[in-house]
Amino acid sequence: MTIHIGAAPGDIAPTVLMPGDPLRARWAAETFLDAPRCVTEVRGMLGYTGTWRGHPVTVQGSGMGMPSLSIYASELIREYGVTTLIRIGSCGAMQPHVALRDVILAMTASSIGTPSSTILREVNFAPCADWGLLQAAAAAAQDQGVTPHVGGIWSTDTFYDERPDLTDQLTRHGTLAVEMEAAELYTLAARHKARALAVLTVSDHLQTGQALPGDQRETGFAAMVEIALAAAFPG
Ligand SMILES: O=P(O)(O)O[C@H]1O[C@H](CO)[C@@H](O)[C@H]1O
Ligand SMILES: O=c1cc[nH]c(=O)[nH]1
Repeated sequence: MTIHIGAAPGDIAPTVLMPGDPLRARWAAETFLDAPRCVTEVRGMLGYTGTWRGHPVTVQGSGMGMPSLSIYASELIREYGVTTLIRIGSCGAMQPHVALRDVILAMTASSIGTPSSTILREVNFAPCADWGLLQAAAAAAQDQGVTPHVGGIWSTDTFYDERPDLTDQLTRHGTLAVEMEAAELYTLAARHKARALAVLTVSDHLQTGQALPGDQRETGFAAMVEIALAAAFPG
């Protein structure tokens, strides 16, 4: 057990899928894993462990935002020996060619700062996905008939944005979508020699104002879960 995760040692798999939403964690585990069991519910941040095609997998909610993700990812890596972390998140599209429900594989994640900025200090670190996972996810998506968008995303601390000028500049520079965790996940993975990737589904469109209802953000994103699992265990 750690401060924020109640699982016993050995109850967390080396491969973890991380949605922000703990109820999406429960849905993903119950839908895609064999013999899923709840291994932690500290603070209601649900975690489940089961198997996928014989491989042990944990699905652990991360909460919203980089400080929350940082707590769960740090404890998973440092205390439970997790080596592969794949975020399965929702995001807001920032480009006209990206549509609602499209899947995005985040190659890099820009930010103003992450919790790790305090140690990186003046360095503008470039958080990037693990190449093996990214390549496997792109192949898995194609196998499933999904054409993913692959490129840079924006990890922000503010869902309710008061700086439209920032969004404009990031959009102008090709940023595909906005979410709130990937930059810190990639930075922590780099520091601890783990592998990380963010597989995202578009739930909102910043340009059209379209938005999916809450229940679909919880249970409507099957393609990204299947892509994440296939990327973790290719072949
Ligand atoms: O759907 P999740 O994984 O929570 O991700 C996105 O949704 C939340 C905001 O609604 C933020 O956590 C953002 O990153
Ligand atoms: O962080 C997020 C997640 C979904 N949609 C957004 O606009 N922002």
